[in-house]
Amino acid sequence: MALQPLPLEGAELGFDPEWLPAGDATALFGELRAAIPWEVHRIRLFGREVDSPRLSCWIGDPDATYRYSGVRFEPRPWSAALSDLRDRLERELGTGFNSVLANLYRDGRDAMGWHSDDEPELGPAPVIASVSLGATRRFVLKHRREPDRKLALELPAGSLLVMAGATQRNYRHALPRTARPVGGRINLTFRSIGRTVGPGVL
Ligand SMILES: O=C(O)CCC(=O)C(=O)O
Ligand SMILES: [Fe+2]
Repeated sequence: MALQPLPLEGAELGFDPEWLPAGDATALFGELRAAIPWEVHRIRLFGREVDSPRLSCWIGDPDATYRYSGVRFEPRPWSAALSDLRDRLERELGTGFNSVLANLYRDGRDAMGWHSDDEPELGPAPVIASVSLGATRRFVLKHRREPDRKLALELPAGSLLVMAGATQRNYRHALPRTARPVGGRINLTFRSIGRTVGPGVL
């Protein structure tokens, strides 16, 4: 199936629920769950540092250092499987990616709170390619100023969601907790990190 546009005013979204064949998605989930050096990232929440409610790993080219929720990450090197995924995404989307944030949601208690991927090093209109594996979870977007503009989307194993254009500028997104019994889920967000432009850097 091809990437289908999702209608949401002021956002630019493309979705393919079956980007990876089911067998490939299952195999990749098992491989990444075992092989990625998962760690608990510390995030800043209301001015305090706390453990994030999920496991994460930042992977990328050596120069792709990244600040996320106020914390700096040096990237781990690409594995063959992740590098192959990156190559396919770059070919199909016609844009470059130098890093990927992998997140492991062990069960329904693991989640990601409301945020935008709008750090300056991502640039003003980042293309973010999000590949989901494992359990289906609900992903939600809401406009920063217009409460009626929102979207909820189930992200099944093997799906690809692309966020581009003004999506990060206009919208926040989240992966809410769920009381339903769900298994593990891995999400990979491929990104392109530039050099931070600002005081003290150039
Ligand atoms: O797990 C997801 O689907 C969302 C992940 C996300 O928003 C992020 O990594 O910035
Ligand atoms: Fe995000």
